[in-house]
Amino acid sequence: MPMDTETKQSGDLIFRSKLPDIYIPKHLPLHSYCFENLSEFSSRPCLIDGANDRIYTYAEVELTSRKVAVGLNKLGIQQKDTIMILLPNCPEFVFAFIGASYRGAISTMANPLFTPAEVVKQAKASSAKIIITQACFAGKVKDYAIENDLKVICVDSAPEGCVHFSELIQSDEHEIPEVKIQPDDIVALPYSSGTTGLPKGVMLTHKGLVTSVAQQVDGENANLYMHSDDVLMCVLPLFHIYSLNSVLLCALRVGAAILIMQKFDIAQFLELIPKHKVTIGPFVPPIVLAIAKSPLVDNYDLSSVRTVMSGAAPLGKELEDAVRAKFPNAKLGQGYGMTEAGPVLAMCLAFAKEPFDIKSGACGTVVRNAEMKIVDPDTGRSLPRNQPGEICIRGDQIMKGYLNDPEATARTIDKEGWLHTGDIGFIDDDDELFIVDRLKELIKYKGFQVAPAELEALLINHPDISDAAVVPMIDEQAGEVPVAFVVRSNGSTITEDEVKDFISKQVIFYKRIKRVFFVETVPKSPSGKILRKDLRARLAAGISN
Ligand SMILES: CC(C)(COP(=O)(O)OP(=O)(O)OC[C@H]1O[C@@H](n2cnc3c(N)ncnc32)[C@H](O)[C@@H]1OP(=O)(O)O)[C@@H](O)C(=O)NCCC(=O)NCCSC(=O)/C=C/c1ccc(O)cc1
Repeated sequence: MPMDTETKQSGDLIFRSKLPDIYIPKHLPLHSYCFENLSEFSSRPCLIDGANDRIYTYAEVELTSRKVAVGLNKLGIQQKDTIMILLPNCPEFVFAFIGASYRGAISTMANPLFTPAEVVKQAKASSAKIIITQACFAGKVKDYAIENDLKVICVDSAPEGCVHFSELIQSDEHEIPEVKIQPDDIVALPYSSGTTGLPKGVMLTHKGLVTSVAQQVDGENANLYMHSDDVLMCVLPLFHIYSLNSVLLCALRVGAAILIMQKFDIAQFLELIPKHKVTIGPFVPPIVLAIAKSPLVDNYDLSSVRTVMSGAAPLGKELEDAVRAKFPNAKLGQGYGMTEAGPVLAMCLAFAKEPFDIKSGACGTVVRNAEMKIVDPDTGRSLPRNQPGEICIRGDQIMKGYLNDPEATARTIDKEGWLHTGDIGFIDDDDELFIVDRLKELIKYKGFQVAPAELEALLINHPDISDAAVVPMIDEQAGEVPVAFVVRSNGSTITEDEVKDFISKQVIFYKRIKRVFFVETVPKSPSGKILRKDLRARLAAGISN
C-alpha cells in the first residue's frame, strides 16, 4: 500500500518521500554515528589511495582519526575551535575531518587551488586556528599564519615553519580529551553564497549531517542503497559537501570502500574502475560528459558499476542516454543537493534497495524524514503538483544557519523552518522533482559555485570601471561560465582582455570571466537590485550590447 505522499498542513501542501520515516540516532556525534557498526567491517578496506593502491582498513582509519584528535588537542585546538582543511582528495583529508569531529572541533574546507587572497578570506572569516595542507600550497597561507600565529600542518613534507602531519598522528589515542558533543554543535563549515551575495560559512551540525546520511543510506529500504561490498569512486572534491556527505560519510556509515582520486583524469579514471571493481559512481555532469565523449571508454570493462549518480548541476536527457549505454549494469539517476540543505533534498528512488521506476530528467524524490513544498515566489503560497515554484525543504538535516550572519540566515530559512533554495521546480504525479529554473543569482561552473557579487565587488574596484554585473552564460563543457556586463568610467578605454586579466589574477580558475560586454548602464530595479534576468535574456538572444 503506497504511502500518502501529499498532505495539507495549515494551508500548505507538503510533499514527503514514498519511503516511510525511519529512526535516526540524532543524538550521536557524527563520528560515532559513522562508526556505529565498525565491528562488522573493521578489517575491510576503507580508503584506497588511487595514486598508489595503498589501502587503509576501517580499523586504521578510525584509529588514525582518534590520534589526530589527540594531536589537534596538543596543538591547542579546543572543542568548538575551527581547523581549515586545504587539501585535495587524500587519506589525510579524511583523518583530519574525522579527527576534528572526535575533538569536538569544526572543519572548514577550502579548495587548495584558491588564490592566497581567497584562502585567507575564508581562514579569517571562519577564525581557523590551524591550516592543514600540502607543502606546495603552504606558501598561500604563510604570511597570514605568521601574522596570526597559526600553525600550518603539511601532509607530505614540512617546509620551514610548518608541522608535519606525522606529528599529529604520533599521539597516544588513549589521551583523547573527553568532550560532550551536543547534537546542535557545528562539525563542518563549508562556504557557499546561497541564493544571494558573498560566500558565507554554512553551519552544518552533527545532528544535521547524521540526519542527511541516514536519509540516504539507513533504513530497511535505503534510498541510496550501499553496503560493505561496495566500492565508491571518490573523484569529486571532498572540500565540497557533495563528496564529503554522499561519498565519504555515506560510505563510512555502511562500511564501503572509498577509492580516492586526487584529480579527475579520464584515462586514469577509466583504468581505476575495473582495477578496483568500482560499484558506485557519484559524479557531476562534466564527468558524465567526459565519459560519454571519450573514445577510450570502449577499451575498459565498466560492468562492475551498478549505480551512476549525477548531482550538483542539471544533467541533460541526451547526455543521460549517451552515458547509460557506457555502463551495461548501472542504474543512472540524479540527486539534488545544496550546501545549505545539508545537502541532499532529493534522491533518485531507482537507487533504493527495492527500487522504484523513475523518469529521466528527474532529480529524485524528496528524502525521507523531511518535508518539501513548492511555493509561488510572488505570493509565497504553496503550489500543487506539476506547477513550478520555489523549492523549499524542512527537516533536521538543513543548516543551522550562516556563521555570524543572522540576516542572511533569516532570508534563507523562514520562521517556520523552511529553507528556501532559490531553485524553481515542480513535483509530478509520481513524486518526482524536476528543476526548471533558478531564482538565485549563483553561477555553476562544472558544479563549482561562482558568486556574481564576489566578482562584481572586484570589478568595481578597478578605477576604469564604474559599474558591473556578472551573470551566467550557457557553456557546453562547463554548464555555465561567468560573463560580465561592464560600464567604463568616464574617458576610460579599458579593453575586454584587460578586464579579464584583472580578474584572473585575483580568483581561482573557475571564477575567471569568459566574456566582457561593455554597456552604458547596468539595468537595475528601483531599489538598486541588478536585473539579472534582463541580462540573461540579452545573452540568450545573442545580443551583447
Ligand atoms: C572533476 C570536475 C568535474 C572536472 O575537473 P577538471 O577536468 O580538472 O576540470 P576543471 O575545469 O574543474 O579544472 C581545470 C583546471 O583546474 C586544474 N586542476 C584541477 N584539479 C587540479 C589539481 N588537483 N591540481 C592542480 N590543478 C588542478 C586543471 O589543471 C585545470 O587548469 P587550467 O588548465 O589552467 O584551466 C571538476 O570540475 C569538479 O570536481 N567539479 C565538481 C565540483 C563539486 O563537487 N561541486 C559540488 C558543490 S556542492 C553541491 O552542489 C551539492 C550537490 C549534491 C548533489 C547530490 C548529492 O547527493 C549531494 C550533494
